[in-house]
Amino acid sequence: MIFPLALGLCCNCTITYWIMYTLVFMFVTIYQACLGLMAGLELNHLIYPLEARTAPSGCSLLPHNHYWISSKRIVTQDGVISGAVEIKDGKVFSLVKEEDWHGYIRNGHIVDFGEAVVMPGLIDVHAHLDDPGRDDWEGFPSGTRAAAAGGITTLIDMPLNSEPSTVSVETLKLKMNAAKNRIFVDVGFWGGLVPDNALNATALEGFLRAGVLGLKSFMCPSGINDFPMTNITHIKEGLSVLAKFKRPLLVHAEVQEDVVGESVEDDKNDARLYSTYLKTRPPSMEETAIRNLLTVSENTRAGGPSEGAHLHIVHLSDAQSSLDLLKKAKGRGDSISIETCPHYLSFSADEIPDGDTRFKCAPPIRDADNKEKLWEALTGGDIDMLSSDHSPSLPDLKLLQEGDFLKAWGGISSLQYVLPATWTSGRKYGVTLEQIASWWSEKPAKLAGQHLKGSIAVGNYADIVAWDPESEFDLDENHSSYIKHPSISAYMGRKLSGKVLATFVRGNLVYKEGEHAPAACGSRLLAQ
Ligand SMILES: NC(=O)N[C@H]1NC(=O)NC1=O
Ligand SMILES: [Zn+2]
Ligand SMILES: [Zn+2]
Repeated sequence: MIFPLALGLCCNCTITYWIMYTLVFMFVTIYQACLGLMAGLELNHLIYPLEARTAPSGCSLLPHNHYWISSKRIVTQDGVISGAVEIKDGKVFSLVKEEDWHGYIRNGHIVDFGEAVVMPGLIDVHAHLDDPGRDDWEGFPSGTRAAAAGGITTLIDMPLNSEPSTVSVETLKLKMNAAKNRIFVDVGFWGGLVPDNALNATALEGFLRAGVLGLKSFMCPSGINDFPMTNITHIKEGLSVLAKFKRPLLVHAEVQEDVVGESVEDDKNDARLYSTYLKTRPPSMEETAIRNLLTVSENTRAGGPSEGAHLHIVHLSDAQSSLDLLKKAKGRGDSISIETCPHYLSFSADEIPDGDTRFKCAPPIRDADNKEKLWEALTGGDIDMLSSDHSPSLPDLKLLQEGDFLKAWGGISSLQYVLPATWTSGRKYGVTLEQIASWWSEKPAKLAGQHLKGSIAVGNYADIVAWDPESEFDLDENHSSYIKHPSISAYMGRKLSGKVLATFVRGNLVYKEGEHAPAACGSRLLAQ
């Protein structure tokens, strides 16, 4: 206010300046007020992307407990609709089509995603977060932040690669403690079926009562010392206990064949060649394991001794004999489901560079013809669902310098990228949004016994991802990656389409375009 006087002007001039100054001041103030009002109106209507406040709890980037999410493409069980989802107290309260919702929503707070897709959050039933004990490989905080950034709202943690493995009530408690206040999405736990507990029904029952969502076993060495492989007797006994709890057994279905091991010891086999690695794990390893499994899976049929139990084949790679056998068993009424992973659908053996151990996994990525057949089986409904099998390690263990496929850690790092990876390769096969939701949400929710998850439906948890299928991005070091070791991911360097815009877990906006909610408010899921 001292501005005009400080100029040292005459009295009249000073009055004139004062009047002018006041007018300009009023004009600026009114103009700013108008802008504020407009912003305020917008805030009450189309908040996204203006909204920046955080809930007082820190659990959500949105300070609302009751609000609407609107979009032209909401994936529901009745197809893709244009309209809005009403969220209240963490659950879906109503679903309204566009033609009805204008009269319906009065003073609601609306988060509008326009043309972007609003879909049930992904449920990854196969992820190794390696916590406790190996959280330098991944860990709950980084893994679940990556999940949130990738549109995954629930993941089920595998019982191995943590230290110790989750194979008992005591080790489950260690998992629960490690996850407490450190998870940004919901996390459930599979328990390990290992020789130590498999023939001890009392121990297994206690373990299942403690809340593991089902069991997981290996039919070949797992690469983890305290997670030995099971034989078919262990598996049969495991199924009979699981039947009482109506929970699944997930099996890594490969058996070791001696003859193959010998052939690659040969000097002619260069460990830097992917073809050398491929020879060590032929499709017959999967086929033999599946033949063995089918001798006990008939027990899961209606009226069978293990009715209620369910056999889930993880990460199927062989789309020929193994798949044919499984299809027939399903047809006979065995309770079986099959998962494969985006890496088997995105890559083929012929394009894996020599020495590039980022692509090493078991079972291995096979040839292009096999990839086509996997897509055929997935789109045709013979393969039920997808999972990440995110299995990272310390970068050193990938032996990227040596490029030794026989000695490097086997496991693909992909957690944050599975939605764009599926969409990018799936588009060529005419994949629909409903199929993506079925493979990544609906079927996995059923497998993990999550009855209030897996679809955007009234009464379900508001676990939702908003993503833009048309948006392309380069997955390089400039991309915001939240997995602990992005450099070892086989997807690095690819161009992907399908950008995750926002992720809601139980109504909390946990991720929005590069920003995470500050507090780790994910729930630990125990079977009841
Ligand atoms: N232990 C472990 O995570 N193994 C996984 N890695 C992989 O490539 N296949 C598996 O089963
Ligand atoms: Zn496996
Ligand atoms: Zn795995």
